[in-house]
Amino acid sequence: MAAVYQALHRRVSSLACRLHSTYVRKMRYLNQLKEDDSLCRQAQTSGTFYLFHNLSPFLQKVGKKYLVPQLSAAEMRQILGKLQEAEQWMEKSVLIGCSDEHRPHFALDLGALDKSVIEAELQGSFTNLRKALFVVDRKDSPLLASAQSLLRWHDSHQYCSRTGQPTEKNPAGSKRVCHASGVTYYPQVSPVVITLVSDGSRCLLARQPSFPPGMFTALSGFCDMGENVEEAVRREVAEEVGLEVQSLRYSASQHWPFPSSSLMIACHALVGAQRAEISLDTLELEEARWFGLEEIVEGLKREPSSSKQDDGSFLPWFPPKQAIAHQLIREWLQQQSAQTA
Ligand SMILES: NC(=O)C1=CN([C@@H]2O[C@H](COP(=O)(O)OP(=O)(O)OC[C@H]3O[C@@H](n4cnc5c(N)ncnc54)[C@H](OP(=O)(O)O)[C@@H]3O)[C@@H](O)[C@H]2O)C=CC1
Ligand SMILES: [Mg+2]
Repeated sequence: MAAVYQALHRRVSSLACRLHSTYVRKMRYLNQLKEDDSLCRQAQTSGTFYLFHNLSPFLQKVGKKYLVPQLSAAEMRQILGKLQEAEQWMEKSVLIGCSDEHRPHFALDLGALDKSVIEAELQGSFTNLRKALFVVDRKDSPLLASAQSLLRWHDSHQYCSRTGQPTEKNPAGSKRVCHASGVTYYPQVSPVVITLVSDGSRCLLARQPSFPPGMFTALSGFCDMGENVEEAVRREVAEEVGLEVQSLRYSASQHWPFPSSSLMIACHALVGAQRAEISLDTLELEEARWFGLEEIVEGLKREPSSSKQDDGSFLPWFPPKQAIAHQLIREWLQQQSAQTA
């Protein structure tokens, strides 16, 4: 009787599956790969692999474009065979997604191998992620960012913090387990609020001493334990520029791989125009000031390379479109333009 029920259940599931959208089927398949180790091992043999070396992704320059190559398991075997790397490379890879046709994508860090040999063999180069994110096709940036964050997390969680014993990753790389303590570790993400403060007619941008010269961006800060987004925004704005937020509006969010793995939660905040005097936290910020509409329009057009002036000073420019700060600034501009039209 149980067998009949199981067969029925399988038929209903497969029928339901066929009725689902491509997206739903894809998400369910990825979840299955995370849960079912033998299915994931099997999937690795037909998957594609994105390569990293000490967390720098492998890129190929074709003409003016930077491509992010995906290698098949057979191609991987051929290259790694030359480097005398045994089969365990597959065990080290982490699942980062799949195609609509359910071909799984994995990422793998080959940091233990000679980088120049792989680069020569594959005719490309391992490129620092900060550069890579801004030169590859827009659709590839989030993939590289999340792959690097996951690889970094595995690299820094190889031992159990309770027993000091090695932890073991599951084939998909969605968790690590310490067999001595039974503790399961899951990849960590730090929530960060990023806020574009406005006084109604101007917006506030700031710079840290470590930023490239001339670059200004919205205020940001890590959420404290126990804080909600609204509290984190109010606190960060108060701490960094001494202003009190009156109201805030959520805009969007973005995964950001720096410094390790952050979830950027982007908001617009309003402060009273009568209470807009900045008091700077000089421990964190070098400068913070109000920008009017015209200055924002000019800053968005400016390239970092053209911001230097003859006297050695720098005109302001803003983060590129891949950063959520850029989106916040554009949204503010649209809103202001609509109000003044
Ligand atoms: N995508 C985008 O558009 C933008 C992204 N960002 C990102 O937002 C992040 C946070 O912004 P930032 O203004 O620097 O943050 P904060 O204002 O919170 O200040 C950073 C400091 O907070 C401390 N800190 C607290 N919690 C953490 C944690 N979980 N991880 C690391 N440091 C922590 C560190 O101090 P200490 O070292 O003294 O312990 C760090 O130097 C940045 O790393 C940046 O990459 C920022 C702007 C734009
Ligand atoms: Mg900050």
